[in-house]
Amino acid sequence: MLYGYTENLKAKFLKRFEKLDKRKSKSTAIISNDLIKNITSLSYETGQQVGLLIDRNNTIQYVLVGTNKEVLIPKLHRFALVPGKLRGLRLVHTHLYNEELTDDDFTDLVLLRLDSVSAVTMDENGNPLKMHSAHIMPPDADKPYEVFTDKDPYDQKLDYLSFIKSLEEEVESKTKQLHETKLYESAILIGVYSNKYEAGESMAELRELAASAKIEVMDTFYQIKNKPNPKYIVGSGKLKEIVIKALSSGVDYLIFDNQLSPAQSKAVANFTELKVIDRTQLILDIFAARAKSNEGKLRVELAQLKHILPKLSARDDSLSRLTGGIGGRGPGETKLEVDRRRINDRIAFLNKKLKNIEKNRNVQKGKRLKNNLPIVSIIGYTNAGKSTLLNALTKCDTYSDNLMFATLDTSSKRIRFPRERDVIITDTVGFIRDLPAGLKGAFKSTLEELDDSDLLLEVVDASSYHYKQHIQSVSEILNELGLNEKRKILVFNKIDKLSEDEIFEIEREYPEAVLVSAIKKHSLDPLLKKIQSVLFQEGKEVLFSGQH
Ligand SMILES: Nc1nc2c(ncn2[C@@H]2O[C@H](COP(=O)(O)OP(=O)(O)OP(=O)(O)O)[C@@H](O)[C@H]2O)c(=O)[nH]1
Ligand SMILES: [Mg+2]
Repeated sequence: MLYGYTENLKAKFLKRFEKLDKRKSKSTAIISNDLIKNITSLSYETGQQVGLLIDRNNTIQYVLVGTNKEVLIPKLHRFALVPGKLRGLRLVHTHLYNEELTDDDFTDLVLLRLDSVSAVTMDENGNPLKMHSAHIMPPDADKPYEVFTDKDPYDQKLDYLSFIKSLEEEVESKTKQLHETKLYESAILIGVYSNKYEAGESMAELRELAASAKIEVMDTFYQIKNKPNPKYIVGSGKLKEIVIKALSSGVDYLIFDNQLSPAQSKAVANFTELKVIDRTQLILDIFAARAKSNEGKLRVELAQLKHILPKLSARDDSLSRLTGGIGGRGPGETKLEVDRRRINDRIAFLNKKLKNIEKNRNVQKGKRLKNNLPIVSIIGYTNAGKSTLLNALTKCDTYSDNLMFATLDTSSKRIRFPRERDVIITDTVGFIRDLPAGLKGAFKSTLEELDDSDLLLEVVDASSYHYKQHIQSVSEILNELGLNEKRKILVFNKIDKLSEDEIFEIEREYPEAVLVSAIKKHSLDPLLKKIQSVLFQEGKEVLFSGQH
């Protein structure tokens, strides 16, 4: 197939180019002498670069007509990439001037996983001078590619076809080894921020989210800019650098901290065959893995479908990478059959089911209100220790783990205070800043329950470097939910990890707060007293009588 800048070619050249197509290179070298002669003379006469994409059977699959500076490579869909393998196509092209392989050549080699890329240089009369070639290195090598030079292109020393076969075998077995020894999937994190402070904070959180999704972070890249690049979030040069790094270290995912628009997802997915997700999808994937109750699962699936729907406007081969989800936790391409109509049907079905569940809940709520027990809700940033505190307060085992979003379904427990006064105490899903809009809906049920709450315990991880931002984020979310007027006790948790100075600092700045360590039950007495005093006004009674 002829590809490239062919419009302005004179008829006699066009004919000669067409004659090259589907010809065979009759040699075990990279390219036969006859074909070298052909492409250098055509290149010399037209003043344009000429390239050939040759397959493993030595058949010319594409004849590339370039400018004087470059040849463009067509989309290689017909030559699908198999993980661990090379593309099965090599590129040989002319360089009009005596220049070695360019950055573009190396990028094509690595990004497209070509078998090899060669550039034949020419003298001023169009005679071939040298041939510079490069091939990919196996994943454990210390560099992504290796360069070698034929001083006389007409006398190539390498038995190329057997070389490339054994190289591929090595790449394949090393890739396999890498995946077998790797416990977790891995990712490179990418973000664009308006300042360094934001970059540090946001990247640290993304890192924790990745850990919660059991993803190993191999590297992070960020840029400080007023606005992300409209096409790829980062500039295309940076993205190239990142993808090359990812491919040479066997990384599975690129995770963007910035929300990817449907157009951006597609652009990045067309740029690289790595899996590409953004922060929202990462959170959704974590939610998908953790949701336990029927309702939780339905809500997560609904949010996932809504998140990917806009990205499914066109069928193309990038879709499988956008819908896959971490460890296949996404809704999955085959299940959806990538059909908008089917997704819309599924969304309608989920909405209906959830409506029914909600109806039932209202019935149950009615029952509980009759009991007339006060409700205390534990809220706070994810991983603050809410579930641990609930366990400690009620001395029972609710799932807690050092992962973000360990809790996705509310659980309610009863605690009994002196004088047989019972209280319902509920755990909630952790808050997080910039909660994706779809997720606010997904966990509406959890948050709606807060409406009925008589008292909020806002748990803060006092050992987190970012606890002040967490307090700020929680306050913003409470504001959005119209819950800022609720009675609230600020509970600083994990003080076992703090120094005396740090504890003093918090006590000074938040005199109304209670400091506890949920893993030390005896530290909870002041909190239990405060809950009683707020709910039953006991403190006031005591204070009142004490004054008299
Ligand atoms: N050192 C210390 N660790 C604590 C304390 N309280 C909780 N943790 C740990 O912090 C981690 C998170 O606790 P969880 O109770 O799961 O936190 P959570 O707020 O419910 O988290 P999500 O449900 O994910 O939002 C766990 O590893 C706990 O063991 C504490 O007082 N001291
Ligand atoms: Mg929890």
